[in-house]
Amino acid sequence: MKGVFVTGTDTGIGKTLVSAWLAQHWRADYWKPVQTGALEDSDSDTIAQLAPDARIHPPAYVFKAPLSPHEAARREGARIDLSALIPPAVPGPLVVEGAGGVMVPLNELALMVDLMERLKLPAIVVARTALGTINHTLLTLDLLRRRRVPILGVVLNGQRNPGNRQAIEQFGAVPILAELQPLLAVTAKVIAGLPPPAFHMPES
Ligand SMILES: Nc1ncnc2c1ncn2[C@@H]1O[C@H](COP(=O)(O)OP(=O)(O)OP(=O)(O)O)[C@@H](O)[C@H]1O
Ligand SMILES: C[C@H](N)[C@H](N)CCCCCC(=O)O
Ligand SMILES: [Mg+2]
Repeated sequence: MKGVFVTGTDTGIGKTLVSAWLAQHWRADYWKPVQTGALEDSDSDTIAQLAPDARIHPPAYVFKAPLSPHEAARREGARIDLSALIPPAVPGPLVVEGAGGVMVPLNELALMVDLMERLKLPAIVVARTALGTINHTLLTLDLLRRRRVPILGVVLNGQRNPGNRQAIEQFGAVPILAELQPLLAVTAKVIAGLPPPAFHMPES
């Protein structure tokens, strides 16, 4: 399977935006295994709007409550089974998007990082640029390394912050794959107009 797993240091950090950018420019397939909340405007809907050339695969689980997957599932009398999270078989590159960050619980035993460990896709960590990001990013990277999840690099999302970029590169021993500035509008045209990723989808 050729693909990447887009995770981040938080929910609302820009994983879907980065996924749209990658999926559009790589003409990739997109899959969000577990979607909670935003049923009328889910991440897959957003990708369809922002990356018209992407092929979108339905989530394995969709829950109403805009909460952690383990709790959103529980409120519907359901439980996420990791073995049910099977990526779509696609010929080309696949962009997988997590939910929240790497330690988000999927059920009473498993975390998002357990799924990442199973899928073995190189991880892209989306991180803010503002104060606080060094800690959050290094914690995320540390867990991924402990679990032997391959790391492609970090995408910084926000106003440029050279000091935080340098600290994450140095202490995280990780490449900064891209720096995404605040966009005045988030549209398909803007996404298509962004410079293409200066890195390739790794062969897994
Ligand atoms: N660089 C940016 N410029 C402008 N808006 C942005 C930027 N990055 C993210 N946003 C906006 O911030 C909001 C959250 O981003 P996004 O949905 O990508 O987060 P997420 O990490 O995918 O969240 P979730 O954990 O719910 O999947 C969205 O409305 C998105 O359009
Ligand atoms: C609802 C939100 N947009 C995401 N789908 C799920 C975020 C889970 C975050 C859990 C947590 O870290 O507290
Ligand atoms: Mg998202």
